[in-house]
Amino acid sequence: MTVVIGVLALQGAFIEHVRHVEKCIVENRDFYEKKLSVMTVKDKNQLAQCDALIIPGGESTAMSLIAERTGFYDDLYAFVHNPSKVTWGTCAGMIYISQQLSNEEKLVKTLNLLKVKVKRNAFGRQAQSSTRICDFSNFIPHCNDFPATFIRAPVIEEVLDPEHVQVLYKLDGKDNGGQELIVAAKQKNNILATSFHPELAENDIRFHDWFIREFVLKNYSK
Ligand SMILES: NC(=O)CC[C@H](N)C(=O)O
Repeated sequence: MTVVIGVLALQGAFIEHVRHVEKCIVENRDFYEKKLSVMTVKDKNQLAQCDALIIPGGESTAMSLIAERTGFYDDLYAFVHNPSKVTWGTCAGMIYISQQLSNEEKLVKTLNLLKVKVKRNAFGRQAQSSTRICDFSNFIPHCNDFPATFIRAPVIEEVLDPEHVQVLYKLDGKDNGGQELIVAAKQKNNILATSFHPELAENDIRFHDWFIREFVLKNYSK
């Protein structure tokens, strides 16, 4: 049996995710306990072949609009709410899976999955894009220097269900409303969200490798 990772390809930075997963498969396949493959997902037939789904960065308003107009929203909703499936949202993808938006909420019909409140474009105009070296070693073994790229990034301002949502990483400081700057979180063992873009870390597949091991393969072997 092959475990299939889909990358939602309605809009945004999906190719980079596909390439990172491909690189993990090529370089680490001997260490994975199952055979893996990756595919882009544009419709419900493709989604039906997947065990996990990565929702990329891009523009959450556009993603939401395309999913609604093409009638794909309900299938996506059913997939991500299925506890045996794995979902990872990056940047716009994180916005798209979240339960509440604290700003511009009328513009995005989210998948209402991740029990957090998210603020879009949280870093404002001046700091629309930056790469920060982050120490993720408290959740990814030995990964203390990961280049995390933030592009007009959202943050999680508030965890709405602390029993099921675990904060993985937050930036120092508070936003101008005094809220925390949470940029990575997981919900149960099958949902991951990051404000930044690990798929833009050139030749660095540590984040994707961890996602495959901790989320995709662990959920599959259950
Ligand atoms: N890089 C990104 O995905 C940016 C997200 C975008 N600002 C949005 O609101 O959807």
